[in-house]
Amino acid sequence: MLDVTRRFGATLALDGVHFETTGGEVHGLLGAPGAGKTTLMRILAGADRPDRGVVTVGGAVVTGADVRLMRAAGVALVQRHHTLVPTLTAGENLILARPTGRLRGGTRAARQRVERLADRYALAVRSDVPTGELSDDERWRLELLRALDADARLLLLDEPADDLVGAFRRIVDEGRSVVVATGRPEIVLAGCDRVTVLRAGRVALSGAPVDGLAATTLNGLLTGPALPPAPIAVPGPPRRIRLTVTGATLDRLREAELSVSGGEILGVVGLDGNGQHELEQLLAGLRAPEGGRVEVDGVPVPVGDAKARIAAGVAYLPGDGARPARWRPALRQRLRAGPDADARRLLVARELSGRPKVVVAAYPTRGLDPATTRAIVQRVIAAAARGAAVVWFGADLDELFTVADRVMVLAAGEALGFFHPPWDRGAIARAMTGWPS
Ligand SMILES: Nc1ncnc2c1ncn2[C@@H]1O[C@H](COP(=O)(O)OP(=O)(O)OP(=O)(O)O)[C@@H](O)[C@H]1O
Repeated sequence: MLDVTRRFGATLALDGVHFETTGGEVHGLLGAPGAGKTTLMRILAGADRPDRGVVTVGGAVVTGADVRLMRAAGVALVQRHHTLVPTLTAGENLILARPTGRLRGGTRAARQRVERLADRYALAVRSDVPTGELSDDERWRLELLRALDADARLLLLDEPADDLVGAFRRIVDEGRSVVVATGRPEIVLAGCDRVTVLRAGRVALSGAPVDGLAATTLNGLLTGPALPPAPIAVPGPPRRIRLTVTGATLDRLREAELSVSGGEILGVVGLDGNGQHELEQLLAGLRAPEGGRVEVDGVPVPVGDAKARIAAGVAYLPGDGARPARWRPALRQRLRAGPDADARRLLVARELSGRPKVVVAAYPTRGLDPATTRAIVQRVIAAAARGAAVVWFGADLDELFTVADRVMVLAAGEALGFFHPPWDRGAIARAMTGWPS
């Protein structure tokens, strides 16, 4: 996860948190009570959504996905408050948790499956009694066995019992990953490869190898002095305004004013014919403004010359329909073939290859399959992380809410307001139709 913030009323549970884990490792997430561990895990598992920031799994953006989708993506959250049905046995509970709700061979096969899994991971669970009769620790083990049975690849264990530590290594040796949220340094030292320490919603230590760390160091990090405020941006160059549009007028667009900082993604949305086409043309240097200015790092965007536009650091990612001039013949040929995913990937790769200062993404995923869409979203986010100011024209509000830091609504050629997370879909829709909020 990148730059994730989650607020509950006055409490900032997570504040600009970066966290990453890779296959085959046990990653400790250490923090005192209230540090934000559970909130982080719930966001990773799709049980909660961040106010700001991005979550990716295997390179795909999954921010705000739901628990079912995340489970299908192989992410399982295993928590202390149990979800077992107490009147059913371990095997019957195992069947219930399967995506299909079935197991060939029924209850007997399920019981054997529990016993085999219990053996394999050395997590003993009685399989012949209702789970209501199991001890707390046994229930914990069974919750974990159920996630393993469902073939979870990333297991998020929230405050696991001590005797689970021995199973971590067996699980990651199968290529899975385990994240262990705990308040106890000794669990981290006994069973984790790397550790991230959270303190009051901020990262106090990020992904450090556990080898060589002492309990006193971890204790110090848990309770140390207050941390400096979290950076407000994704990592990379500090934010400064790169794109400014001042009093720009063209056809239906009237005296547009906006500025976008490096590292920021501004979403632009509006009903057709409300000025966004003109704004796109101005930003991409396809037409000159009738009045006002469009500048990148203080220099006007060159007009009518794609080479000069690229040299000025402006990348342009049009959706299907709009096509910039001067494509290499082979690429032009492929684009003519219609909304071709490979051609669009090539276009995006070419435009973003030169570390642009500004990215103008105009419906760049329109008509594309989900995999290509994700790849393009990823590349644009990465360009922002490297310091580009991005303007993303979109028609799909959910997509905008995933990629954008801010959303500007255009109605009747005027900017009718800027919106920030948490997104108010109703207010944005009202602004799009020109109604007062
Ligand atoms: N749904 C919620 N509503 C209001 N406040 C919340 C909510 N969830 C978490 N918080 C607050 O956010 C902060 C972080 O909580 P979180 O549960 O993530 O911490 P934690 O590190 O898991 O702590 P613990 O070990 O006590 O579970 C706490 O101050 C908590 O009170």
